[in-house]
Amino acid sequence: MGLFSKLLNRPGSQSAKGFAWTDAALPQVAELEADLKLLSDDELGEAAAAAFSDFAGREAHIRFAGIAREAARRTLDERAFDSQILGLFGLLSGNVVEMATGEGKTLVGAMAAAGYALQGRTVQVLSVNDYLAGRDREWMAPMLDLLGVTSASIDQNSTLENRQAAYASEVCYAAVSEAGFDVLRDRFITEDAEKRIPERDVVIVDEADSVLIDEARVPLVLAGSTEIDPADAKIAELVDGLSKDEHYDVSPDGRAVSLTSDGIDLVEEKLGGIELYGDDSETLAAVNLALYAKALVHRDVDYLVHGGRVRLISDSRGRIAQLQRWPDGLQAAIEAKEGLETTESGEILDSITVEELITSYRLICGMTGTAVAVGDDLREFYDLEVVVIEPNLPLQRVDEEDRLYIMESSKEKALIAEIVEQHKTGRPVLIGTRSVSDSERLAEQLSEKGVAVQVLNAKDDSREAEIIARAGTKGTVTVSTQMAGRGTDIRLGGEEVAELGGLLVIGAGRYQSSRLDDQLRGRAGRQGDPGRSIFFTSLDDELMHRVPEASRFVTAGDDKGRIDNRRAQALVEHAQRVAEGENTAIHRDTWRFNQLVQKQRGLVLEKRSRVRKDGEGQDDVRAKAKDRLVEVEAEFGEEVVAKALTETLLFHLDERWVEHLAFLTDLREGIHLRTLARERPHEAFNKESIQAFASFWPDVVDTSAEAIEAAEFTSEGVDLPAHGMKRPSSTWTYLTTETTFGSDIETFVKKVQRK
Ligand SMILES: Nc1ncnc2c1ncn2[C@@H]1O[C@H](COP(=O)(O)OP(=O)(O)OP(=O)(O)O)[C@@H](O)[C@H]1O
Repeated sequence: MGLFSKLLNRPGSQSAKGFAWTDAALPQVAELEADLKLLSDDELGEAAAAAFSDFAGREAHIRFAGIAREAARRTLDERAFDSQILGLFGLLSGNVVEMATGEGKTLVGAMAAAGYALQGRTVQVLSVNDYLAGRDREWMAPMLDLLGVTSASIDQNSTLENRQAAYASEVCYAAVSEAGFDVLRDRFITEDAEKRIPERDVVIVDEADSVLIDEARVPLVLAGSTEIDPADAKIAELVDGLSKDEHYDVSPDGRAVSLTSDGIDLVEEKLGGIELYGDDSETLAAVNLALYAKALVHRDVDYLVHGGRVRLISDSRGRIAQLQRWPDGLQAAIEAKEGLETTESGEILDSITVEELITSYRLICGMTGTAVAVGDDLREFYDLEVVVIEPNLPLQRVDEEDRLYIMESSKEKALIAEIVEQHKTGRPVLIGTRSVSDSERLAEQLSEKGVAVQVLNAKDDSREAEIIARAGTKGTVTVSTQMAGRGTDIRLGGEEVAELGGLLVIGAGRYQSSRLDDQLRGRAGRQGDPGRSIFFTSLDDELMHRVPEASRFVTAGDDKGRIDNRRAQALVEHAQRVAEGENTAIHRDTWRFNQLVQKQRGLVLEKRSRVRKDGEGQDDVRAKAKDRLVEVEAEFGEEVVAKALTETLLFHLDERWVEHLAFLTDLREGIHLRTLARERPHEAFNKESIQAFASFWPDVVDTSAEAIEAAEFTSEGVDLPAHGMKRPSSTWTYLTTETTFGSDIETFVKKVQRK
């Protein structure tokens, strides 16, 4: 998004939804203040209730803003700044608001939640994790109470009753994943009393860019237990003994790996003279998965081993991704590589992507520190506009030009020299690294130079608050992996540190996305503090592999290997735009595939609800199993038979959906290969999936009728499990990382699973 569109979406502009009047409204909000101060708490609550019933449109918003500001002042000791009032208007008009780090987005979100609730709407505030959902709700509850708005939060450990009560309150705080899992669980209920989320009305998304764009494609999965074979330990051991270049090659972009002919010979020999590329495609797939796990998935970069388990590291957050796992076969291969026990695995009952979840709400809005760079994507995928809110106090941070080096080693040397130099003055320094292993290496090198460092990485985020609290004090050097997002407010250690220039943020390399860079820079210069940021890059950095033309500059360095050349520096940003463009293209692709799946799922869910509530499908089954049903009805009565029919139909409908979902996944993976030539993949996919879906309901009726014919009735109806209609013994939920890998890996996974 260029400067032009950036300007367009300043508050007061026409393009953001409903936003044309807000700047001018600020004095009017301020005018209310003196009178509102005179009200008792009860009277203020009454005024809040009346704001939207006695007033309308612009006037209602202005009154409400005044009341919310007063409520926050009384209960939280935070009188909302003008910038926060503008943020509130942005959210109440259904936009994504961009406000810098430390500008107080938590309060803005809570005021907006109250504003929607007082208009009779139900609100969910979605955060990126349980901790933030709980913290924010607890923090904001006194204000919401005073405004007469009920609120609650849920987390992983909430019971069914907790959840139902929480979603029934006017404002519910939850992690995105928990809300998604509850939507999935609600799809499989057999009684109304099990339903968790009554409706999805307004959603306020915190860290909107990472949720709506970076994590949009992550599928949340509800799985049911099945038995699976553990990954083959013998193959893992064999593959572990292979050497790079001799036995296998890794592609230059690091995304593919293949055996060399020596590698093939060795594997074939060790597996007792089999022919790897012969008929036994399962062994080949298992070898490929093990090789993938060995060569392309790196410990301390992509995952950690923690408490005897493989824990994925979130790409965009540099932290342990809670509840996240790889597709089953790969997860098992990595567990085998680390010599760990294979964890549970199962059949996917249903899944929902973060994007599907969010777009299922009637109204979406959100806040984040970095949205402008994905403004076009937000418009394309969510029909959302970005509103940029100027900081409460002007930004004082200075962002330096990148320092570009030829080689990784020259970059590292310069980076360390800079840190040592700055540290001598006592200025606090925060260094952001790309991976856990980078952060550990850098910390070690700095210790060798006599610089004491505190390290913050995914291995230990329990001490995060404590480490961050110190990061702005004199003489502190902090090395951290990407810590995008919330709860990381770095306060300067007083006047002395301000005089040293405030916090210095150093990026040890650019991220794939400029937003992640900006989030790191944003740690310095909060609320008008002084600060500075510098990024160090080298032509060796993975990001720079995307721009082959960068190799022209390998001879352009000075004696320290630094390339002081504008054109070369511009290539860094170019590489980032290439990476971001690839991401959008993948997003668009997934989006198109998901459209149809979503439609079919909608039809199935409607059908399911009619089967459950209106007895739909009973006549269809009766038509097929007439004699049998007449017979049992005479013996046990209509009611018993109707209940048995409903249960049987629901069972087969759910099972048929699991099957259809697996078919669609297979189809989607294969489609690119089959349509290389002429047909467009999406069209071919649509055609075939529509064909397959045509038999969905007839199949459900047929299998149900067969089951009814064969079933033994008692006065209780039919004992479904005793007749082979067993639902999974347990279900559990997780996130997968489908999109990190190409379709190859998914194909291997499938083959191994089928084994
Ligand atoms: N109106 C206000 N008056 C005084 N203090 C405020 C006000 N609004 C927010 N704060 C304080 O500013 C700090 C940052 O608030 P908050 O964590 O909500 O910021 P944020 O925008 O979410 O930042 P980040 O992007 O780092 O999460 C908190 O300590 C909060 O108490």
